[in-house]
Amino acid sequence: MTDTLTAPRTGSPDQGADVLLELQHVSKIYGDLHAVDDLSLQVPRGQWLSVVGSSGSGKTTLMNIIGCMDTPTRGSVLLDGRELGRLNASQLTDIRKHVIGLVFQQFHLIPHLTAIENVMVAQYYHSMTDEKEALAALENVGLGERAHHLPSQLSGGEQQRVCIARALINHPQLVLADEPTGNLDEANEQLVLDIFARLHAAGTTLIVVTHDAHVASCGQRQILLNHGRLVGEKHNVGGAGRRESDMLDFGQGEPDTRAGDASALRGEEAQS
Ligand SMILES: Nc1ncnc2c1ncn2[C@@H]1O[C@H](COP(=O)(O)OP(=O)(O)OP(=O)(O)O)[C@@H](O)[C@H]1O
Repeated sequence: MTDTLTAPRTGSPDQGADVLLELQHVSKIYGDLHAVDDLSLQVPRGQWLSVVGSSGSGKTTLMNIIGCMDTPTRGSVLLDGRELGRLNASQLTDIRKHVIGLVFQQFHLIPHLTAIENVMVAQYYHSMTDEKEALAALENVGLGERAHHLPSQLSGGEQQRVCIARALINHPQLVLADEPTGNLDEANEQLVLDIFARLHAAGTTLIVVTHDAHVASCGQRQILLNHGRLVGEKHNVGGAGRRESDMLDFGQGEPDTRAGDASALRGEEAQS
């Protein structure tokens, strides 16, 4: 595996400070249900942010809104200095193509295409295919030797790394990963975390939804959602990839402990 991941393209020079993403009082409402409830958040450029919360707390809904796959009922989202609600469909498509890279728990690879062809499909939607670049992307995630295998011939961990290569092919400034290690064993989880650590070191902003306390602790910052609200936050004192952490509780309400996520934010995991 090579040591470098391509640095993200920089944003426009006229944007304020170094905030890549800002949510202002965002809600997503279905009937009586507030899937996301008056959530405000700033994510500095280059931050590795973990999002935790029990099942149904609104994590995926939030990611879909940030990833321009869904729109909020109320509130505004500013990404790279642009307010998403003011953009038309083709501008939103451009943001999805050029600014964001998506990694899912379900790999969503096209089964009859090889690893390299799956990566080249992403290139095709972006601009034009380039086999050399696609191979380099696979080499970056340690899969150069498996480039011509079908997804069915790859392990779950290898398939996830193909997805990451595909997500990174356009050098996104922001990588959104929804349970990226949910289907992986510990060894493959670590490979994915190592890739994220290299991306982070190269300046990419990462937002990672996870139920796994270890994966969450690898980010620089963790936020806890409960019933769509941001109810807790902590910063990992040692920075991304380190486990020492310190809790900063905003005291906005008691976390829902159903899935055990609150214990992670109270720092009950091993503080090695
Ligand atoms: N299209 C929809 N219509 C109605 N309710 C929805 C819709 N999408 C999500 N919800 C509801 O919004 C809430 C938040 O869902 P979401 O998928 O964001 O939670 P989550 O935190 O990602 O859960 P999980 O960890 O189980 O994936 C849930 O109660 C869910 O049932």
